[in-house]
Amino acid sequence: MSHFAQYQDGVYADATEGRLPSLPYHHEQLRDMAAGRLEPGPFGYVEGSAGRERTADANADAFARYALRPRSLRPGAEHSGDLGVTLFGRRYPSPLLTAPIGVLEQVHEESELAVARGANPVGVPVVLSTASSTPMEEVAEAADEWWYQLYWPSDDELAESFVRRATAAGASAIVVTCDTKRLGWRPRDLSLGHLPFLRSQGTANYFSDPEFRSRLKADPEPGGVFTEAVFHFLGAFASKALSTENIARIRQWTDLPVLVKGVVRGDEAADLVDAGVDGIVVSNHGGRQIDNAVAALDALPEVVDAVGDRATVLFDSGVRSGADVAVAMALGAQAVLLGRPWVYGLAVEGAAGVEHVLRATLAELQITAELMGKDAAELDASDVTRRP
Ligand SMILES: Cc1cc2nc3c(=O)[nH]c(=O)nc-3n(C[C@H](O)[C@H](O)[C@H](O)COP(=O)(O)O)c2cc1C
Ligand SMILES: O=C(O)C(=O)c1ccccc1
Repeated sequence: MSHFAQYQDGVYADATEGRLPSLPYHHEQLRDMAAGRLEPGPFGYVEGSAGRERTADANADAFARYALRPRSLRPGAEHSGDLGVTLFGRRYPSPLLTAPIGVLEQVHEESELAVARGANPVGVPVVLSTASSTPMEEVAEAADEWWYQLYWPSDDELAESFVRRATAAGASAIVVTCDTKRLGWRPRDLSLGHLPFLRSQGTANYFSDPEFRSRLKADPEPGGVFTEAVFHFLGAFASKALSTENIARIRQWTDLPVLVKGVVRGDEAADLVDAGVDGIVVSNHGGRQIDNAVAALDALPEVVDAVGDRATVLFDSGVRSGADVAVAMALGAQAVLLGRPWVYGLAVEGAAGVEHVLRATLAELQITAELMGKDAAELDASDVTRRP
């Protein structure tokens, strides 16, 4: 086992010795605590989903419809519970990564730096959003291991600049999000008039980019409201012409593994793999883009089947616990991105809150794998069933 393997030891030692956690272990309790700390706008931004929020509900329901099938006496089970995985030829201590979350300055003043400081001690890589509140080069200094998530701008030279910057700054993979050509219909934000981008939030990578700046008459003003830079950002944010062929061009800019995030169909996954993509992140963006869309978990087996062993499949959307991670892995995910849960940890306690959520998720995953009689990477379709 790797030296991070005994995630549960620290949690139990703390409880035994009376060092009780200041944060709850249940997602819903932590969410409610965060709701008390954040202003309604930022809380609604994080918690909200598209339309009537049926996709987000479906993500949770999908987990409730699967059940784990422990095989307690499996031969060799006494050595089970290792969480290590190999992704793109690199060994990781666990299958957990932090999902890319934009505009974190509305959640905590230390934003991505706190995320990195919370993720490092538990060996969890950070997937950094293009819409981060800290320039990627500064996050690179703080994070032991990070991947870069690209929102493909309408300006290809800016896309190239972002990918080259991320590669130069030490990212280990590029994750192109394909489900956000524009933001979805988000009634909570619209009702509150909460549109952080108009106030320059989440623009650090853009405002610090030489290509982006070269398009402006005046230097961007941090925090500026409705400025030239803000309008340029809104226009540049996402390409409407993103296609499988366009994504393949990223190869000219980087040698890093390329993943595409936001895929929920086997046919689309197969096309992407044919075009040379190394990985697929099955995700519906936590239900934030289209109301009444397929639950990400229900799309996972189809994508795993379509991709076979030609690419790596990761998963997010609706993961709330270590047991959920185990279900996603049993259905074929090789790694899992955790989203909203750590954002609430960040809101309540900064880096320590992020660490609390990640450590608890990993501790539960480890205990679950051990009780299942397997290492996490060995979980397969025989380990889950549909609830009757
Ligand atoms: C507040 C918020 C901001 C997000 N920002 C991004 C982003 O910048 N880039 C991206 O690819 N996905 C973004 N996502 C989607 C997440 O990466 C992930 O797919 C989603 O949170 C998974 O759903 P869950 O948190 O309900 O598990 C965001 C999600 C939330 C909640
Ligand atoms: O809010 C989101 O879901 C999201 O993906 C996003 C998009 C642009 C900037 C910041 C976050």
